[in-house]
Amino acid sequence: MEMNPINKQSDDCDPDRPAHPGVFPSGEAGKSERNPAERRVDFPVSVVLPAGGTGERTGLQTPKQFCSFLGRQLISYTIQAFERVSWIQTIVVVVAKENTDLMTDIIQRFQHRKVRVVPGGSTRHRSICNGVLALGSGQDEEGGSTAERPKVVIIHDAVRPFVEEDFLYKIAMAAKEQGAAGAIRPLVSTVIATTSEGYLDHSLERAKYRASEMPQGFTYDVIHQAYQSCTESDFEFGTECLHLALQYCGTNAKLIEGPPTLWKVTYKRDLAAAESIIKEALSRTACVITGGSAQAVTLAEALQKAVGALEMELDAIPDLMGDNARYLVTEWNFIHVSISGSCLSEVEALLTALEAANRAILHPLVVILVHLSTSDELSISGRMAEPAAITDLASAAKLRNIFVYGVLLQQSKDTDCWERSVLRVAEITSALIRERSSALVGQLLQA
Ligand SMILES: Nc1ccn([C@@H]2O[C@H](COP(=O)(O)OP(=O)(O)OP(=O)(O)O)[C@@H](O)[C@H]2O)c(=O)n1
Ligand SMILES: O=C(CO)[C@H](O)[C@H](O)COP(=O)(O)O
Repeated sequence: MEMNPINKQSDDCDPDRPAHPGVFPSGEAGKSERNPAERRVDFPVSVVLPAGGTGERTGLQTPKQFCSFLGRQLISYTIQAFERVSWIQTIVVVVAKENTDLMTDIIQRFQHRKVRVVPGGSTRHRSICNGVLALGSGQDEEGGSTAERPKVVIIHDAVRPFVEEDFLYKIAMAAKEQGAAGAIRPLVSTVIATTSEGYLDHSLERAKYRASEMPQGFTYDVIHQAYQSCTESDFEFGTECLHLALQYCGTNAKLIEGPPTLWKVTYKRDLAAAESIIKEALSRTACVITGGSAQAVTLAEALQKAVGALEMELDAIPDLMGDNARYLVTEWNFIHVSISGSCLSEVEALLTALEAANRAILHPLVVILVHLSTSDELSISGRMAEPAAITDLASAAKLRNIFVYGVLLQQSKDTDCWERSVLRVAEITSALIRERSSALVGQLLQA
């Protein structure tokens, strides 16, 4: 059953869609190896994401692919990783029938493109087979043609959200050449065979073996033939698509060592690890808006030195006019510096601009108001715009998925004291950006 029409337009071409580079904006393990312009894929490639499991090993009620991180389900992060690849045509997501409505909601809410939803099967192989067959039919519910049959099909578990374009490219090219290709990783433990009584039978020589991971790629003909030929026992107990290609098509897959981030969310602790990676990726950059005042610029420079140790890239700009408007459309968090007596209108303008740029669709966006108090002002209300006004502003922004926090900083003539305060601001702002806590929205913290 097709739930969502294919949108052939790449999001790269859509002016209404914000630039969302995925959770690894510049490559998890450093910069991308290959310039995207050099990645020419001149054959149709589509993807099957099996997401029809129950996630029994997590021990949770919710299947792991529907567990949320920063308000967004894991499956959406995985879809995003494929959606941003311009040479991928169609993403077939295979889900259990009872989760079809939930999946459709996720697609709509996070504005996913190129996605079709197909019903799952009772085992992973059955689910993948359904996805492959749906790609072959290329028909919508009225029987109209929706896409050309792909030359290469990439299969990737929906619960491995951190796959990058460079690696997908390698798999797609090798699959086209060899008929099948798959990711491997070194084994972390030795594999042993046990006797039926629970004793050691023999152990395998670890250096000779590899763990099979995902993604895997196949020519459509190979994977289609493999599923046409395989037995009920394969469907019921099999765990390896590459094996089906070998057994039923005589295709020896090309094996390519992948990065450690290809790991599969399997246990509850993997969900915590995934959340940590997502948060880390979203908190690498922040932009300090100084308004051009000399004191704010000095503070921004001091913060730039302080955050060096916190591994955050910090740019300082006077405002978001002209060329600086580019900060609105890419993955930046914002620190807005105001000096004694400033009002909130500039912050309101920033929030309006961020909303107009559609920046908070995929995850909460962080805006931190740092108020630099230069005189011996007495009360909090005298130090910055009324706290109640900030709370109201933050509550309204929260509804739009923008998290606003406040930090109060007292200027000091004592150099040591000033440096300590600036370091505290750097630590507080980087913690707020990383954690994106909804409980702290609207709070004024004292540096
Ligand atoms: N009938 C099934 C079973 C699994 N999968 C998918 O296959 C991927 C990898 O499988 P696995 O990690 O084993 O997921 P679950 O089967 O959900 O987990 P568990 O074995 O712990 O129940 C997951 O994205 C899962 O949703 C599927 O599409 N259909
Ligand atoms: O890495 C893989 C090899 O194709 C699969 O993801 C793995 O086999 C899934 O198996 P399981 O459902 O047992 O975790």
